[in-house]
Formats: sequence, structure tokens, C-alpha cells
Amino acid sequence: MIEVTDLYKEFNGTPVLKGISTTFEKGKTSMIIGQSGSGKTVFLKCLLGLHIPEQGEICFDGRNQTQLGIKARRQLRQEIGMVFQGGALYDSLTVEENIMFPLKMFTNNTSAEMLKRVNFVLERVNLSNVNNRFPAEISGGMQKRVAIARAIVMKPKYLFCDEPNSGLDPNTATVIDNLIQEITKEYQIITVINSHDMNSVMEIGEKIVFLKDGVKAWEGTNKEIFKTENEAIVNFVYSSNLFKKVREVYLNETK
Ligand SMILES: Nc1ncnc2c1ncn2[C@@H]1O[C@H](COP(=O)(O)OP(=O)(O)OP(=O)(O)O)[C@@H](O)[C@H]1O
Repeated sequence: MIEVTDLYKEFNGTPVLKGISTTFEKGKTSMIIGQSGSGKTVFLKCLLGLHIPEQGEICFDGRNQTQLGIKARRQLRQEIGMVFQGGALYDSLTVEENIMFPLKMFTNNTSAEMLKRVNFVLERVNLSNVNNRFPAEISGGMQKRVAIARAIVMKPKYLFCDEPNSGLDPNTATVIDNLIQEITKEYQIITVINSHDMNSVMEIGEKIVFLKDGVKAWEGTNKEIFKTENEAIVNFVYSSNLFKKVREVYLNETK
């Protein structure tokens, strides 16, 4: 479990995260949502250890990230897989080289062992015959799959995804969402996703943390989001007429 307690982060005296506490569980896809500027990226960067919070604790299965020594921090970093916004693949490396990169960096595996693992994760994300292609030679959806394959190649305990669906059409976005959720369950990973995409939130948001002005304004599941009376989350999620209608139908059907 990841336990975040009273997390506080400021920049030049301006508070961005104002005492956030929450937990993320194994085998669940948890989502951080909120308006632009609400602090989602800063929160994810704190989890990754890229920002040092002024106050609070982030415990990864009992290990308080902010108090770990260099060696333990490096170990923890290796247990985290990251899917960056836009995929962040290396353009000059092939798909195979991109996925092999963390293995080369952090393991002493032989070339044959690394290749076996690369092919295994490529198969897991339903990609074949793309080993020697460059990122520019495959579609956006395929690039996301490669980014997911690279994120899981080190068998992470924790998977963080920043806007994994950005730039994808709705069908491909749903396929990527489902893939992330399947992998989360199959390998019992703790997955935390930053998202703007309400379809994703409704589809795979087993836990949703809603940030508003750096404060946790609501948390719950994608089912609870339909029923909640919390004004802040209702205004945020149901700003679209389509979602207002969907909510009405759901509430009528479950009366
Ligand atoms: N390195 C930094 N230095 C100073 N201010 C920062 C820094 N990083 C983020 N901020 C500020 O923190 C606030 C929250 O930013 P953050 O990027 O977390 O928002 P967000 O919710 O991820 O927004 P978006 O959905 O647009 O990506 C913003 O006001 C931003 O300007």
C-alpha cells in the first residue's frame, strides 16, 4: 500500500499541495483528477520522488520515501514503472531498445535474458513484429503500448501514469485504459493515474482522488461518483451535458 499523509508542497512560498492524505492499494487503478493547475502533476512528482515535500509522509509498503538513504531510494525507484504523458520514448532508439533501456541500466542480465523479457512484455501489451521499428514508424496507440511495456519491463510494484490517454481517439483510449487495468490486476501492482479523461475515470477509476486548489476535495469510487452530492466533484465531473444525462439515467435506474 502507498500511504500519503498530510502532504504539503510549496514553490517560492506559494502552497500547491495543502495537506493531502490518502492511500493507494495493490491491484487497483487509482486516479488523480482535478482542474488544470490543481496540483495533480506536482502530487505525482512527489510520489516519484522528483519533488521533495516540505511536510508529510509518503510510505511505500512501510518505507517512508522522504527518509530513505540513497541506496534504498535507488531500490524504490527501480520498483516504480512510469508512463509519461505522450509516451516519452527515445526517438533514436527502436522499440526493442526503448524497452530494453531500463534492463540495461539497472540489471546485469545477459542479452538473451533481456531480449526474452522484452518480447514477453511486448506480447503482454499485444504488440508483435515491431521490435525493429522506430517510435515515429508506429501509431500513437502503439507508442502508448510500448511505453506501458517499458514501464512494466522491470516488474514494478508501483505504476504511475501521467495522462496515458492524451492524444488518442476514444476507442484506442479505452483499449489502453483496459490494458492498464488488466496489468494492474494480473501483476497486483499499485497503479496511480493522472487523468483529465472522464471516460477513463468512469471506466477504470476504482479509487478517485479529486484535487481542488491543492486540497483533496473528494475521494471515492467510479460508482460512488454517480451518487455523490459533493458539490465540488459534481460540478467538475458533470460540467458536460452528456455526463449530466448519464448521471440522471443511472440514478433513475438504481432508485
Ligand atoms: N516547479 C514548479 N515551480 C513553481 N511552480 C510550480 C512548479 N510546478 C508546478 N507549479 C505550480 O503548481 C500548480 C499546480 O501545477 P500542476 O502542474 O501540478 O497542475 P495540474 O493539476 O497537473 O495541471 P494540468 O492538468 O494542467 O497538468 C500550478 O500553479 C503550477 O504553476
